[in-house]
Amino acid sequence: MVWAPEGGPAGSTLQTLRELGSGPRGLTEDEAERRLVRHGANTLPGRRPAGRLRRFGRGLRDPFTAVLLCLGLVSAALASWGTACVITVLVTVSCALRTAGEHRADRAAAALRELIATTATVRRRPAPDAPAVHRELPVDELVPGDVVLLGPGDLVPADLRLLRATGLTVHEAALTGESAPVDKRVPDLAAGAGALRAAGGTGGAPALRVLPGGGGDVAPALASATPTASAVPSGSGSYSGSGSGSDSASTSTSRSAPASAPGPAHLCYQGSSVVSGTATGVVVATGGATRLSGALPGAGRGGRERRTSPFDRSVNGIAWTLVRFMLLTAPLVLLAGALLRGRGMETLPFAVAVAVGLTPEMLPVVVTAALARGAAALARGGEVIVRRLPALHDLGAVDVLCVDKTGTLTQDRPVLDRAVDGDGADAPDVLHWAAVNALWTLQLAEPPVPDALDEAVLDAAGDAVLDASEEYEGVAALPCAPGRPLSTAVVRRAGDPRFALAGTHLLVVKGAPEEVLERCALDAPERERLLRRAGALAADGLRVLAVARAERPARAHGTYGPADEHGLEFTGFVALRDAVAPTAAEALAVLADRGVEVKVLTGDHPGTAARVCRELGLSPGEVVTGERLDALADEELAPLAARTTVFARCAPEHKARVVRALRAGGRTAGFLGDGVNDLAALREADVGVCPLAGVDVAREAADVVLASKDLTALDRAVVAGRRSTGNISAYLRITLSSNLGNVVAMLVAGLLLPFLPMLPAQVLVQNLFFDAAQLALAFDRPADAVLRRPARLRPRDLLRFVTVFGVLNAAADVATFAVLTLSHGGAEEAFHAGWFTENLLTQAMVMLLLRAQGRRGVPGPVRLATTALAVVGLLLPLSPLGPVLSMAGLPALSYGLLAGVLALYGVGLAVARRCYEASAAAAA
Ligand SMILES: Nc1ncnc2c1ncn2[C@@H]1O[C@H](COP(=O)(O)OP(=O)(O)OP(=O)(O)O)[C@@H](O)[C@H]1O
Repeated sequence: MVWAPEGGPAGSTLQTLRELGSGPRGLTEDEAERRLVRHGANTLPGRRPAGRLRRFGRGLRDPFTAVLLCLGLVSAALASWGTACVITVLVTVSCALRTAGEHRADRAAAALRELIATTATVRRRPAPDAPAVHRELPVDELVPGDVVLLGPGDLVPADLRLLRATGLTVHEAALTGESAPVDKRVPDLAAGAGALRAAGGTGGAPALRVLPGGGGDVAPALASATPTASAVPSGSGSYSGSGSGSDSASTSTSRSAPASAPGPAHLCYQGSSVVSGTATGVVVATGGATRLSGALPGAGRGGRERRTSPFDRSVNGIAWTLVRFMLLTAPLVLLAGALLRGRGMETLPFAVAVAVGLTPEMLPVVVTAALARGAAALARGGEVIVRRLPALHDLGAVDVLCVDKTGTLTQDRPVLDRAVDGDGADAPDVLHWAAVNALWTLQLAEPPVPDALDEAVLDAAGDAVLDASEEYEGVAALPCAPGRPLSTAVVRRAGDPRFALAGTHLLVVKGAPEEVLERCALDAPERERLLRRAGALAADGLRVLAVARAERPARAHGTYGPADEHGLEFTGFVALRDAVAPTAAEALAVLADRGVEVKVLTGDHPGTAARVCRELGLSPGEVVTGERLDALADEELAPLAARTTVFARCAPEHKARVVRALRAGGRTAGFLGDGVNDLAALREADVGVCPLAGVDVAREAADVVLASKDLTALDRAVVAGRRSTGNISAYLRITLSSNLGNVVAMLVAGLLLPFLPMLPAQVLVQNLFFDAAQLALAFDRPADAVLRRPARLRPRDLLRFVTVFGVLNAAADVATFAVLTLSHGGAEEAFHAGWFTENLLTQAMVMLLLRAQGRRGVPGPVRLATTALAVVGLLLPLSPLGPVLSMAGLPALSYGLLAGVLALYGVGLAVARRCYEASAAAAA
């Protein structure tokens, strides 16, 4: 049974739980297992791995294949069965090879994909009477009725109805297109809590955490007076929380829901992601029954919204240019034949064969094979998971990589360096207040959200934490969130009459010094002085947090918001040291060596960011802050983004804007980040990269996941990308210049000779062999020079190359005609055999001379393929198949002359290549 979430009234939590046969303590494992069998895996229909047949079918949608199929139909309509058969073979072989390539790559990555599979925190009971436990479960195994916990950075794993929410905002762009986070809440928690208590019969007591001093261990029911604090951490919302005692929990927000708000605020849908806050919810729909699968078939779980990548742009650009060219070729051949030779429709099979001959029909296969080979090798190394094959090309094309600092370049395991007052003197009470803030920010989140800075403060405070937990009771928490670099805990002192319920609450604030000091009651010179002190600590590479406090008259419902964070009394600074990741410096140096410019985009203090950059061997130059970016229009940002290395105090949108500006300036931009605050930039980048330890939503948005902690793995992925691109580019250059040469030569010969220069069957057979041989190029070893610079398929460069070498090839072909005509008077069958032999030999030579060769000689597959091509070219006309294909043996003299043409062509190719490379280097 799947409960229809929209149908349920907002307050009927009990009804929902009853209908789902669940309770606040979640399902038993046995029941969950039964439901999994009944409802099936929680997978979106469009996300199940495609079978071989589906992949094969997908291959048919490729533009070249489509054109080939059209030509096949034309041939069949003309009863030109030979041509139709060859085309069918070409299409089948190409699709089969491509399917096999994709399948192999998938298999290689499957084991690693397990590593990056998204999990959800689920509350379940091993047995009906056993206490509920929280465990991480693969998202696929969720069933309706499961109780799930959510925290910042989590993907909403199924459609959920919220049981409780603390400052929850979610990003629902995948469902609604709305880019701003949407507030989610339990509309009438009192009603819900009552309902939950009543539901105790099915589910029993909710597993609440022990709240030190808060009056409860495992609380008997939500309706009891245990703390159920709420905090909405983002900009303009007003927050509420309830303390222990009689405060009732109610949440209100002043921010109105966006016009395109997708549904009730108490429902969270699969496909959205948590921006801030925490929540517990019951699964109401999974798999194909979720709103996402119904509304947006094929949409991903919070994944990046796809837009055309550099790979798509390049390959599509090339493909469509060629398709247009091919479609023009056939009518052109027909027209030329009719005008100059008075031929009619009998030329059509030949015209079709010429058009087929022009097609780089193996392009999809070579692309898949080259990329899959690179991705599979990376997966086997256990270091990098390429989630989308074309992203490997894009990674090789990246010329600027934006990197977030914390957790990527640094280890994100900060340790306290010092706690000081405003004069720089050691001040243990500053650490005490920072610990009070950290403790209650963590405690009041349900589920607790790990935060490296808070944990470091608590570690440093040690036993003092316990004192703090006994001394104070938490009332409300306003945690940090993307774009809100400070946190506030509202506490009251236990047992102090001054701090009794109707007395005083204490706001303890810690966060970015600029933000905290701005909220302190200080005169301008003093604020400036303190900012300079914070700057001096940051310049030492320390992460600096300012701490401040304020006493306020207690509020009955514990409702607090950012508006209360003012008139604070400055307490001091805590400074933490975060070591740089061991391989970060080496990784950045290697990337710089490969022509990838690195920029650091961080939410941290400019001083800290600059110091860390220096430690990593980057020259920070002038550090630009998010505030400065706000004052710039996009056109002004582009040049600034291009010349700046470090951007500090960046909110998520700043990071995304910088990446967008770089792309708008013609750069191919990658982004490496691990947090919720990196999500927008990961989506904006040409390639998003996330470390394995990143939050779910960042991993899901990334195209490439670094499975190893070793950052130099990124360089190996870049090299793999460039190698694949080098091989694809070599294939295109070789195929297209040979094909173009052949087409031009055939047109010329067709006009000069009284017979067709090659019969359609000969064109197609030759094409088949050439195609097969060229597959070897996917396994080539490109020159080191190719790996040293960002590599991208550039249609314009390709066109220039193809024109130069296509003309050279046509010249060799025309010379061959001349030789053949002179040496045996133009006998048709000998002519055909001569040209067939010469064509395959020149193509073998082109493969050897124009490939993106490396220093270590020709690798096995290419050597084998070119030898096979030459042998077929020499022997086929002499074999029994020769007469079948209307070819006859050549006199010895012809071979001698052909050898001469070949030698000249070889020299011409080598010289042209050298000139071409020299001019390309000069242009670069
Ligand atoms: N738990 C916390 N308590 C108080 N302030 C915090 C806390 N966590 C972060 N901040 C403040 O918010 C700022 C921005 O944090 P954010 O997570 O956006 O970026 P970051 O971790 O500093 O850097 P990066 O963008 O490189 O990951 C921090 O520099 C710090 O001043």
